[in-house]
Amino acid sequence: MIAPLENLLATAVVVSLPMRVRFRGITVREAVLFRGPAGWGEFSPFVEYDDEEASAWLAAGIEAAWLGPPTPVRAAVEVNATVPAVPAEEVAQILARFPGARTAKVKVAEKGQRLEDDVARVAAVRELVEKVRVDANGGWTVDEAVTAIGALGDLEYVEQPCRTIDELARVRRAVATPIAADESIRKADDPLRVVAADAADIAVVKVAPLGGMRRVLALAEQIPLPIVVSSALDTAVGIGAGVATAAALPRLDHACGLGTGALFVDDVTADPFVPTDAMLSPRRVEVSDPPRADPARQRWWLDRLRRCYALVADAGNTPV
Ligand SMILES: O=C(O)CCC(=O)C1=CC=C[C@@H](O)[C@@H]1C(=O)O
Ligand SMILES: [Mg+2]
Repeated sequence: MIAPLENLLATAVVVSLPMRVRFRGITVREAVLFRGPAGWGEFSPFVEYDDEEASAWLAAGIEAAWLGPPTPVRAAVEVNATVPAVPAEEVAQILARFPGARTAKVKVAEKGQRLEDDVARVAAVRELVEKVRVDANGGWTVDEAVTAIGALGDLEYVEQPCRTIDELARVRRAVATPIAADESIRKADDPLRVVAADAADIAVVKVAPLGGMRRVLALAEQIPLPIVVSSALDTAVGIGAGVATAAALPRLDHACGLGTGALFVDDVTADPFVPTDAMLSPRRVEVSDPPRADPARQRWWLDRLRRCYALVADAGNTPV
């Protein structure tokens, strides 16, 4: 059984959210939101993803709208500040959007920048937030990673320093700083290979690319590593699914990357997720008067939704 396509399309809203600052090359975040019996769901694979990769995001949206959240085991989850690859002078302005954050994740290894830029940005963050982690999005070679980690000072962990699992394992053997895997889990045919290869100390998981809240909880059960639930730069609807998942994990030792709503100028609800003392609590999100995409982009997204729906339905392992 799968939620009928007509029901998805009948409530679908294509939104377009301007960002305060460029993040992973994006200045406007687009998404389709739809409503089911359990609430709102989000479909927002990044535009360059092919339909197969994008269809996991649709399964996640359908799960949210038709099944709703899993049962929480905690009332609130800590979130980190997220600092894009901005010049060091702009760090304070970004961190002002994350009042009370005790952990910051800083983007590093951005194309076109140098290690000095990363060192300066991380130093500027460290002056304002006590615990710092960095995310290289696979941008370093093994040697570059070892050099950079030596230059960046004390870090909670380094997320995806290199592209491959083998490279992650080599960096992990060469440095004392913990290594976190992100793309090596969410883009892998086998998310458990990271564990078999001893390539990471921490697993970063994202609800939409991994196909939903329950799939993330099932995966977390199989991964014997501390878990960090992170956003996929989702609207408040997707953030709601991330917070619900983090709140349902049996164990949660690290701040989660679910504060990215602060990077948007506007969100899709009158009541977006705004951390109190760096904590977010799971709750239902009601979409109200979201900024809409223009008609051409609406058509593009609804066509994509239809194609991905066919893939989800064919795969036969739908959440609903
Ligand atoms: O983890 C965070 O603090 C925020 C989320 C985040 O960094 C990301 C969200 C979406 C796309 C990714 O490039 C990026 C990541 O790589 O973790
Ligand atoms: Mg990452």
